Amino acid sequence: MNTFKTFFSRQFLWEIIRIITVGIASLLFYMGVIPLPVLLAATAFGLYSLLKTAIVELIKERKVGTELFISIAVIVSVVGKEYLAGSVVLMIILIAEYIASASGERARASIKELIGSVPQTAVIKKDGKEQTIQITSLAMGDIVVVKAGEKIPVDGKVIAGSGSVNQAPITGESVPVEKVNDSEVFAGTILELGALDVQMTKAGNDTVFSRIIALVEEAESSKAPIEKLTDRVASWLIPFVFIFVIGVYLVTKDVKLVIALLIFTSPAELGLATPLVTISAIARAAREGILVKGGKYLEELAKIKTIVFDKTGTLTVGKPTLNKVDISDSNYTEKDLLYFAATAENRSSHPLANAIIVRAEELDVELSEPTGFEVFKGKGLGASIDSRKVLIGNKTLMDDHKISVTINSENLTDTAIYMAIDNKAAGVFYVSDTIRPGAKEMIDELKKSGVQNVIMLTGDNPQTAQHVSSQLGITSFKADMLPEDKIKAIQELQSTGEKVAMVGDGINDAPALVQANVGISMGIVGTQAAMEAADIVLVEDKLEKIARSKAISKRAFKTIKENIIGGVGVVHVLGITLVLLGVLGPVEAAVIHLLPDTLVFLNSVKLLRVKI
Ligand SMILES: Nc1ncnc2c1ncn2[C@@H]1O[C@H](COP(=O)(O)OP(=O)(O)OP(=O)(O)O)[C@@H](O)[C@H]1O
Ligand SMILES: [Zn+2]
Repeated sequence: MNTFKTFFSRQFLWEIIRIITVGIASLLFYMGVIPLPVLLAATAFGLYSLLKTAIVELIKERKVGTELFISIAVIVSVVGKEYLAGSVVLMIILIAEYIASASGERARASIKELIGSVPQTAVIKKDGKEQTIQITSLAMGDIVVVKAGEKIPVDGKVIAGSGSVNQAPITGESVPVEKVNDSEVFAGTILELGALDVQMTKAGNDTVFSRIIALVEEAESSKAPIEKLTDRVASWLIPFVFIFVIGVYLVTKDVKLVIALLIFTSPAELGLATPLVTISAIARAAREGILVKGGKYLEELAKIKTIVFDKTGTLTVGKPTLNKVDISDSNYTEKDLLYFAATAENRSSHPLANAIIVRAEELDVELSEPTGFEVFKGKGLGASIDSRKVLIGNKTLMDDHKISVTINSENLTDTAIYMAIDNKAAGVFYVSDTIRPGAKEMIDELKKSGVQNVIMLTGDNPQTAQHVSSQLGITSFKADMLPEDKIKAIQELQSTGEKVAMVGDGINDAPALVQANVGISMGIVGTQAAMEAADIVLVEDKLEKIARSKAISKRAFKTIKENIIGGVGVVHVLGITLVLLGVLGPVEAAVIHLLPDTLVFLNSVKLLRVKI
């Protein structure tokens, strides 16, 4: 890192020396103090790095950059005996390049500053004493002491004390969160009030914070489609530009005109219009708790008209409660049914399982251990309990085993979980989940921003799906879907050429997140699988962030268009016209040329701050 820094500052030092040398030589030559060879030597010295970059790019990357255009302009001016024009143009362009590279560095640095950092040391409690140690020497389970005003150095669990923590560095939410015993805390967040003893679970590169940084850094290097497009357009235009410039020279024989023209005709600058926007937009999103894995996804999300949602855990909270138990076989009591159901569900990590287990605990039902156990994906499960064969799950599971069941008509909108014991219907559990706060508002917002189809795909039954979907204003839904059906449904939508975004919690829909053009996963904490499958990760599972993601991506895409059309297009077309009309000479052209670069820069970094 340090060598990297000095390398850059040394590079900048030489840039500055070049600018000053060319500038002073031009002035002294103009005043008649130095002879022509000295000016030429200074020009050659100034041109050296530009020409080197131009040639390296041309040979290694087959890329024609601005540097090549400017180098040709300077060489043309020398050959055409317009020495002073050449050296002044060179000086101004060197200034422009210097500003551009230094400000690119600045933008990157400011992103890192925005996101912040994690302390490198921690105070731990050992044998009743406090000692400061390096993060790298921490061991799992160490107790880290955090005082008011300090940054929490590790991910972990509060084991003593309480306090309010500003989690903005990772969630974008600046309202402090109260932390008490057993609360989870994250490295990089700030303890504003109180004092905490935190038992470390993760440190260094494993923390949520480090994963966020890694994501943002990776994102910078992936190109958006529009960036590739501008690069392609630029390389297409180049031969035409050269023919045009040569044509102008043959007609006018005016060297100054050609120099001025070369300054404005370099299409390579089209390529500058996007990367800075992408970096700024990704940083902006990260600050709001939205992690975008690449410019590509920002651009696709901006254009998306179809968004698919998973139901359980995404549109609903994913913490269902048991409303009612129906007894189908009078040999069993409600407690018996809960005993079998909860004993089986104890082995499942499905949110529905929890509803049954919680009720069994409330009624002090003693559970046992199943001897056999089987999962039917998207249907339910089977278990052997006290030498009885227990099946618990949805209607399909019962149909598969040819068990006839009936349903109570009062709880139509609930999810019915059927249980059979020894292939005979034993009871039905009615479970419901609450819709997430803000779900309806988020969907309204998406529709306002141009999303036409809001589709819900769920493994749950059609009645429940219908109920949720009409409450939220969902355009269409598909129920009884197995995880692989969700992938097929997305493929079908895509087969019409449609780009599809998918929002899920990653529990049973990671493959669908991968299939979608833009996969969005809710909540970074704990679900490594979803984080890997998704293209956009919401740090907190807050639905309004989905509408925010869409808004930021639209704004970024608009900024790119402004940069290409306004910053580069208009200024260059106007510049070329004025040069051809003889209004602008080479020096004026070089000065005016600083304008679009500055405009593009300002317009891009604006994304970090403006209200979106
Ligand atoms: N452990 C389980 N206990 C009881 N029923 C289950 C269990 N697992 C799955 N099921 C049944 O299978 C259905 C489909 O489950 P799946 O996990 O595919 O989707 P889901 O959680 O209902 O909804 P979504 O697809 O919206 O996340 C559930 O609605 C439920 O009826
Ligand atoms: Zn330009």
